[in-house]
Amino acid sequence: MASTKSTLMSLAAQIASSAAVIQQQLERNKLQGPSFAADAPTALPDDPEVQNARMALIEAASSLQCLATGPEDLMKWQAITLKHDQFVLDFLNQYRVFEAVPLDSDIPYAELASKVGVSESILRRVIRHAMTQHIFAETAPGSGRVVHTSNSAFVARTPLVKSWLGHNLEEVTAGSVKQVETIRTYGDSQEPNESAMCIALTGGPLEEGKTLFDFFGTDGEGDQKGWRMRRFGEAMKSATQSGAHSGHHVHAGLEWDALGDATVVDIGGSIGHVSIELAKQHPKLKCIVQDFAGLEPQFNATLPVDLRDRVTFQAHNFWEEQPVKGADVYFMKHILHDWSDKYCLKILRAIVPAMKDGSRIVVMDGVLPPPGTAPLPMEHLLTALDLQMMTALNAKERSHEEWVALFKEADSRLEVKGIVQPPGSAAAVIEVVFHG
Ligand SMILES: C[S@@+](CC[C@H](N)C(=O)[O-])C[C@H]1O[C@@H](n2cnc3c(N)ncnc32)[C@H](O)[C@@H]1O
Repeated sequence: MASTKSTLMSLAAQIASSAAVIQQQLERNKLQGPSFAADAPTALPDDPEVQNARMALIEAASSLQCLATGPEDLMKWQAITLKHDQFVLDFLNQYRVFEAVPLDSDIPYAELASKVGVSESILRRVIRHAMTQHIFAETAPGSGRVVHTSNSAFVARTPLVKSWLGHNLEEVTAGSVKQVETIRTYGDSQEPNESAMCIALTGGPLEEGKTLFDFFGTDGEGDQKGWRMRRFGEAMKSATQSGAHSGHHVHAGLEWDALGDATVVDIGGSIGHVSIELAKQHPKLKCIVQDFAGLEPQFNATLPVDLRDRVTFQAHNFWEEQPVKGADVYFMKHILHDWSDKYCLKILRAIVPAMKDGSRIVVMDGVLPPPGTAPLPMEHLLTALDLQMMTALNAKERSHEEWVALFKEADSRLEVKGIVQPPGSAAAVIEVVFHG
């Protein structure tokens, strides 16, 4: 763990020992190691030993970079580079440059520029900056020909990631730019209609009672109406496909098979990606995905035929009383972190009347560890998510104590039975039992 006592040499030694642990595991399992080549693996194996070494390595490497850069350059350089790093990624995404570069050959700048419809001069300048972050490379420096790296190839091969980039770099970034001004005007507001993103995207606070999700569902004309909601659905699906937010961590968070022939209500389940994952792995579960009606066509389009009798969609607004009575599990993944306490209490109290003795509320969300106790890269991700919730909805991530207090305040019959942090997952699984 890096500390104020860390030195260039102690961090370099940590990097070497962590890299050795990873390398040995890769060799033992005859796996290819990471590289910048376009066909390199996109992630290290899930193995806990590898993941722990990976976290230690990233922490030491970023701390070393910080020390070697030094405070004077670090603070000034960051002020210059951060915003342009974002612009470049946004540009490459919006101009479809990732897809326009062939995966198996290089392409001259001039041809690429005409393919994506931008001037060659702008494209060269953008890619030159991107290359400093290993996003694209030149076949040989100065050759005038562009080739994929592992990072750019990942986006080209994973179309849903484009929605994740689009949502974050177009919508959340617009909110970030307004965040300081919003805090100055609204202070520590708990109201989702006064969030920085609402203000940035709609020109002012939304009407009382409306949220960003209402705007996402209604923005656009004709066939385009609701495009932001559909893109958000794809962004969430992309976030849960792999990595720290992967949907597969849900399996390690609860003894799902021990529930037997159970009904799971996936509240705010979007287009059903997590329920589909659950139903595939646990053949006795029946899942009902609840979300806005506008997401049902996307749900139907992605639902595997063999799951049609076990995974269904129900339009439901979670501010209203839960219509599925006596279910075994009311599941919410990345729902409660979208809302301040006042609104979480409303969501939870709309579920309680439907619960039977022994029913569970199962929440999959971040649990903020005490400061300085998680690996730095994970802490960085969690604190960024916390600020993302502030920007989007004046909401927040919660600590263990805050979660326990929230359920207790919602209803004294709700008892937090366990909080499990699956290895490699940014989100924990919180099991809450109802004693009716
Ligand atoms: C952060 S996403 C989480 C999606 C999914 N559970 C996941 O983890 O991938 C929040 C979800 O809440 C849904 N939502 C927001 N307001 C809602 C409401 N009033 N009633 C039902 N669903 C709502 C959104 O449409 C969106 O799918």
